[in-house]
Amino acid sequence: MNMSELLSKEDFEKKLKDMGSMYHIHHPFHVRMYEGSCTKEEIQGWVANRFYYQCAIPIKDAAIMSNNPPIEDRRKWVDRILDHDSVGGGIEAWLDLGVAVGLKKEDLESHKFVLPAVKFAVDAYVNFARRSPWKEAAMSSLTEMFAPQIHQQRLDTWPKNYPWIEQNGLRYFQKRLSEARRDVQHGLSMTLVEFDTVELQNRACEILQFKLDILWTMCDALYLAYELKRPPYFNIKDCNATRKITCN
Ligand SMILES: O=C(O)c1cc(C(=O)O)c2c(n1)C(=O)C(=O)c1cc(C(=O)O)[nH]c1-2
Repeated sequence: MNMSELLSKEDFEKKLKDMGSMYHIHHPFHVRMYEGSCTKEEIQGWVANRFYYQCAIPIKDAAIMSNNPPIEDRRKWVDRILDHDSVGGGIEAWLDLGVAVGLKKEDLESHKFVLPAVKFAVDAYVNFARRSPWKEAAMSSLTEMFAPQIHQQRLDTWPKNYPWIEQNGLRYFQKRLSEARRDVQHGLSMTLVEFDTVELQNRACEILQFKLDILWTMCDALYLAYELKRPPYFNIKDCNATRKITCN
């Protein structure tokens, strides 16, 4: 809902943080995953689909760089790209997670298990970053305010609930705890300073909602395909557009 009056920085921060009530940590697919109710196939499906998001993050960050932020911000953005794309960085850590859950690296890299709705949602994020002023695209990463909790939740519950997953696969989640906090410090302080009119504060909330929608939509697609067993075209006989959603 749009605000009609300019909020103080404290109230604006609270308003943004309150939107965490719509974070995908609350999606039924995530809830089942952390409670330990997901099957091996569901975990594999989530890991394979999320890899598409992982690959898009540094591309999205490079798109933000290309929209010409000041040098101090660019330096911070280079760090974000390296977090994912450097040797031993996030992309490699996620591939290790894939292997730890029983997937083949080449299957992940081919994106053959990626559901169309996941692809559309993630591509929308990259396209938004390409086309928007850099400050808008930068602030859209602020769903990361809520990410340390979801990573910690996996570190706390997966070893007990999914003992078949090799422990070294969980390195990605550990690594993101500090990286996400650093990203948020930068992204949030920029947002609180730069989005300084009622219109801009409303715009920031709209953008954060768009990003929450992307994450929620990815979970909806997973829920439909893996939990309800209704991947695209599931009911059409001999349809050659039906995607492979399992590695068996
Ligand atoms: O596991 C998650 O639930 C989750 C969520 C998010 C997020 O909130 O966008 C990110 C990540 N992980 C993540 O690992 C990550 O590197 C990341 C970067 C960004 C971003 O928008 O720049 N979001 C996220």
